[in-house]
Amino acid sequence: MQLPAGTQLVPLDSRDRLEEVLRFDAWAYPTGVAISDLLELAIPLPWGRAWGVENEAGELAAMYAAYTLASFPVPGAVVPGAWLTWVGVHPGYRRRGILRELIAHHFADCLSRGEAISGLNAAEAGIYGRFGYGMAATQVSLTIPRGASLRDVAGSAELLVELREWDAGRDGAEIAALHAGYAAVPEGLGRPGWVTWETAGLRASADQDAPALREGLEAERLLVVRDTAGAPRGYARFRRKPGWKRNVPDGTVELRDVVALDAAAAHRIWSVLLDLDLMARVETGPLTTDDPILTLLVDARSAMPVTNDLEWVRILDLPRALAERRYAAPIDVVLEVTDALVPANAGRWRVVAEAYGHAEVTQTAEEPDLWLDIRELGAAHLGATSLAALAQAGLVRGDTQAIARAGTAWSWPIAAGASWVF
Ligand SMILES: CC(=O)SCCNC(=O)CCNC(=O)[C@H](O)C(C)(C)COP(=O)(O)OP(=O)(O)OC[C@H]1O[C@@H](n2cnc3c(N)ncnc32)[C@H](O)[C@@H]1OP(=O)(O)O
Repeated sequence: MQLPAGTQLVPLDSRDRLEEVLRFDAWAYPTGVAISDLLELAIPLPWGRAWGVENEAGELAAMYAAYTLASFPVPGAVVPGAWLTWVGVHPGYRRRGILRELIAHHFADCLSRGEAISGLNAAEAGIYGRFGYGMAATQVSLTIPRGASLRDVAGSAELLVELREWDAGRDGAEIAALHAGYAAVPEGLGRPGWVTWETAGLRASADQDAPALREGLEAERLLVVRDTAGAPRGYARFRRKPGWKRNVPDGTVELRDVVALDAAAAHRIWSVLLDLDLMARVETGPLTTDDPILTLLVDARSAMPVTNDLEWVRILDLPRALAERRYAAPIDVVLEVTDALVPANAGRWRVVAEAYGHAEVTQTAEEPDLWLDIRELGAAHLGATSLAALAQAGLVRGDTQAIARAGTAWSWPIAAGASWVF
């Protein structure tokens, strides 16, 4: 497949094209925010790693970009990787193979930069599986009633609480450090998929509380909990949406993100969030499926959990990606892998790893134990999608013993996830 006649791929390497990009982007992602307001925002587009498809008149027909991540957390390690983003095709050019071409370009670009994996958040869940991306992390969203009972946690009451209006200049660095630190919690295990605001553009975007994006709500509020020595142990960022029903307060706390370095901090943060005056509920952004609030709640059902796909992973350099991560059990297994888009990954690979230790991946002619596509390896890569579950759907084949051994090894005790979509 090729780009449609009359179009060509060009680098987007200058901020001078920002207005044009935003006008194009508003075709791919309809928005009620005026372009003049969008131009005032901190836009995290990585110029130099953004690409456009221009038509004969030099207008954008499509674009994509990739964030260069130096610290992409995978099980037991932090590795370089790419994050595919800003993918859009103008409605006048859709379904003519442009996305397929952009994906091929992205894969080649990643491999030339030595990135073994590419991740993404999918605008629609049906798009990326065909390109070998596997659904690697699930998110859960909650609507928790005010006053919901929490199980006790020792030490929670001793923590100090600060509540104030968000001020990026004053709070940004401390909150970014807490957020980044959470990728390594619990110590020795870490949180696969917990991508941080590691580029200046991502940090500026995470910091901003632009009135144009508030949708009529109040300015962002910050809750920080500290130990008695003043060290921060966690934070939450939120806005309150006022509401009344027949004279009864019916406000909603819209939670942007929450990070707690330990159980006491989590308990204290949630105790405050669930007891704000005039509020009837807390609505969360994406939480990991093992977020402590799910266990702290005495009645988790009352929080009406809704799950969805969050992170998709594409393995681009199989031997490197599988050797860079750690495994939760010793394993010695031969995989027969198919990969329609990156032929170098196809074939038989022997994976030998110690539990939580060194892993080696070599090409082999031995008889395979498991048969699967690169998409399923991507799905299992963060330790959250079970190879055994994929086998039950017929997507991984092999005898039950081999599936059980590999399923355990590829899993991880801490659920993969992130606090944001980008
Ligand atoms: C990581 C991110 O940035 S996610 C954001 C993705 N962008 C958006 O959702 C914005 C609105 N949509 C668009 O811009 C476009 O419709 C895109 C990017 C989703 C698709 O672009 P197109 O150029 O139309 O895709 P293209 O013609 O290359 O199609 C490739 C394949 O994907 C399939 N496909 C495309 N869009 C979708 C979709 N929304 N759902 C399911 N399948 C899709 C096509 O049917 C085609 O399948 P096939 O090759 O198996 O026959």
